[in-house]
Amino acid sequence: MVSESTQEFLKWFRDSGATLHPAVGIKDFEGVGRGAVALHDIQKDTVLFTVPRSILLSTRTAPLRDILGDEDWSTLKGWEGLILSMMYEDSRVKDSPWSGYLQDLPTKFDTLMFWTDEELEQLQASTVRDKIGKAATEKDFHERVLPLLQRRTDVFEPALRDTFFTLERFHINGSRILSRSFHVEEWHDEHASDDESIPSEPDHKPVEMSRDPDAMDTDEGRPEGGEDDDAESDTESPDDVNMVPMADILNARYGCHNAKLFYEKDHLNMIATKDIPAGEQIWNTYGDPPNADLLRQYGHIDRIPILNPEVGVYPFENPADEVEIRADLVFDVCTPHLHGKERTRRIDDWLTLGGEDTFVIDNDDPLCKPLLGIIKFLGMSEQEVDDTLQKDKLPKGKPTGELLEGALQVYKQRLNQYGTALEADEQMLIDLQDKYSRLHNAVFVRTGEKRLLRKAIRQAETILQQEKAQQSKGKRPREETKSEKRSTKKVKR
Ligand SMILES: C[S@@+](CC[C@H](N)C(=O)[O-])C[C@H]1O[C@@H](n2cnc3c(N)ncnc32)[C@H](O)[C@@H]1O
Repeated sequence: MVSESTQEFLKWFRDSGATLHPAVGIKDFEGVGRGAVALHDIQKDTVLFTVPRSILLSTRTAPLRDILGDEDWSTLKGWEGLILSMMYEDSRVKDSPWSGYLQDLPTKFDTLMFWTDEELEQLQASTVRDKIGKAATEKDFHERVLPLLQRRTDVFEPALRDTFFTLERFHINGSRILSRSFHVEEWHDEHASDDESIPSEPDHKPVEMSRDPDAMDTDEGRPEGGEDDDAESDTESPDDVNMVPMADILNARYGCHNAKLFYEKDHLNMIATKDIPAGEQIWNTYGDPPNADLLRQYGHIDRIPILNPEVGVYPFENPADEVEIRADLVFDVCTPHLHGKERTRRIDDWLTLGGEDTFVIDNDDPLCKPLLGIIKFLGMSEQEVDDTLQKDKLPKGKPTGELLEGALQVYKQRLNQYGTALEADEQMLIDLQDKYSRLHNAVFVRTGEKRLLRKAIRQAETILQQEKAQQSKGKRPREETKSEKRSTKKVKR
């Protein structure tokens, strides 16, 4: 049985011309909130529900842009237009065409934006703490949004200000967008088929979601981290960010998705991408991000049973986890002799070559080949650096010998940045009663990151020991194995 507000939403949804397949139910799942469930066996390719484009909520469909006029609208950046549109529609209560939808959206979130400093401390050295962007978001609110709210009293009624136009409501609507929006483009005629009412396979355009890691990565209206306005220029148009009623009721879990949203000229279809047995949850995908990003963006983590634990005793993981290492740490560990101008010049040279300032360890590439590249670069003489700059090619490093020794020191120093031991964290995860609490989720995030570092350390130590054994037998150092070569992966950031 779902809540009264969800029942009201379902009525609104049907009355708006949407359709819902009789085999699709909505129910509450422990620790996950509402989600969709198969009431009967559902076959692959079944249209689970259809959402008319007219009920999407975006800056294209909401009236606020026209009401404010170009001059005031153009002062808003990133998601601010959509956030304000949602605040405005919220303030219209029953007069809003989206009232049946908005009244059922959450107002409480466990995303990192809403965590206290004490709770954030539990993430220890996870770099996700630098990506929340709360201070920058609040600065934007005070400098750009609040003056508009105060100036346009004809639109934003002063009597409603303390209820609907507060910083808190700004955060709430920002988080609604962050955790629930989809990227939906306008329909272009070249997509049209002869008979648009019968969608055919080639006309199904997968709807890219704003949850996609490559799409606009924003915290409540501004680029990630909140520092760089230019970052918006190479991301999606804020007008393509859409709230899609019903589609946003679907939960997601690593590797489980069995439904996907497609668009047509006048409507969007959620379609089963697999057979779904009765009783099973209908899962969308959020792009299978690492737990740190899930927590930042959605407020939950993925806990997937580990079949063959390589490290640790707590039998769950998120296979998509990552741990980031900042180039600063690599410089500190590998070039302690470089100071002042010399250090700055070497950093500039690295960046000129297009080198990354952050390195990512994940399960595909625990040793992180790009990290070996920078360590090789840091070991170069001035002349070698000049030659490399001339060739304009990033150096590549093999996971052997001195380079790997250097990397091993970096992995160890990175692990030291976390305050507690992996074993203690795993025991804490076992002992904690509430497996959905913020504390549990924070400890799980730092555990996943430490496990990756431990994995890198073990791999590096094994290789170095083998090399030493071979050398002591008088053999040449071992070559990279094929699987190590295959594990090379592009740096993601
Ligand atoms: C798009 S909404 C899905 C609907 C949501 N459960 C609701 O009750 O409205 C995304 C939110 O659902 C929750 N969620 C989705 N997948 C989850 C999962 N695997 N585990 C826990 N919570 C999940 C998170 O709170 C997330 O921010």
